[in-house]
Amino acid sequence: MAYSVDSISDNCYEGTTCLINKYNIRDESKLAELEAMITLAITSEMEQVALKDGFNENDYKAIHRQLFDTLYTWAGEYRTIDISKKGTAFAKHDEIPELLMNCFKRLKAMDFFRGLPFDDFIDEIVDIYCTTNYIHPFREGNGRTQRVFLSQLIHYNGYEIHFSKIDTDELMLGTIHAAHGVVDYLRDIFKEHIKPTLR
Ligand SMILES: Nc1ncnc2c1ncn2[C@@H]1O[C@H](COP(=O)(O)OP(=O)(O)OP(=O)(O)O)[C@@H](O)[C@H]1O
Repeated sequence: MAYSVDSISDNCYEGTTCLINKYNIRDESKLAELEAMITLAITSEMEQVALKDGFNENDYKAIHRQLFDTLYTWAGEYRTIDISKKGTAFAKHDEIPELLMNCFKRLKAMDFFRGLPFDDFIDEIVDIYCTTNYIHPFREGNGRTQRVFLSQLIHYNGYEIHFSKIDTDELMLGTIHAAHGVVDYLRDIFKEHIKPTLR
């Protein structure tokens, strides 16, 4: 997904918004196609497993690395520029390490949401979704990393979610509303799509 960035040259081929990649593909739509093909298979596999015990920011970076290492040298590394998207400014790049560390410290302090009543669990999922989206740690691939992480966290708690079954536009709208302080749409989406895991 293309971003407005402070400098289009950052991580991109000169004079373009096409990210420098290991295949040296300079056509953005071809790169997006290959990216989608590579990440789709890995994503669906990764979404099946539960979060590892003691999960923290390094594990979050590892998800990104696993998804994008074939394509980008900076896979698993925090972005080094500030980015925004359609009226939403994400965290300043130099604040990312501390913000992400605090996010996962809180998750650990809450015992990874274990044992919460369903409605409270949903509220916490919405909250951590909004937080990780605001932090937006990577130059690209934040959504996919987030969806793997959330699937694993939900799985860890005895529930499941299939992001592939959620209408992409609806999720995007809910996400944008939430970024501007209205979380109701997003909460409804999660409430509808998070189900107990059938054993
Ligand atoms: N205007 C916006 N305000 C807040 N969040 C947004 C906005 N536009 C997109 N997002 C979030 O950013 C994510 C996209 O980030 P990014 O492009 O880094 O991830 P991706 O994995 O490459 O793309 P995608 O999530 O579309 O597969 C979206 O999934 C959505 O959650």
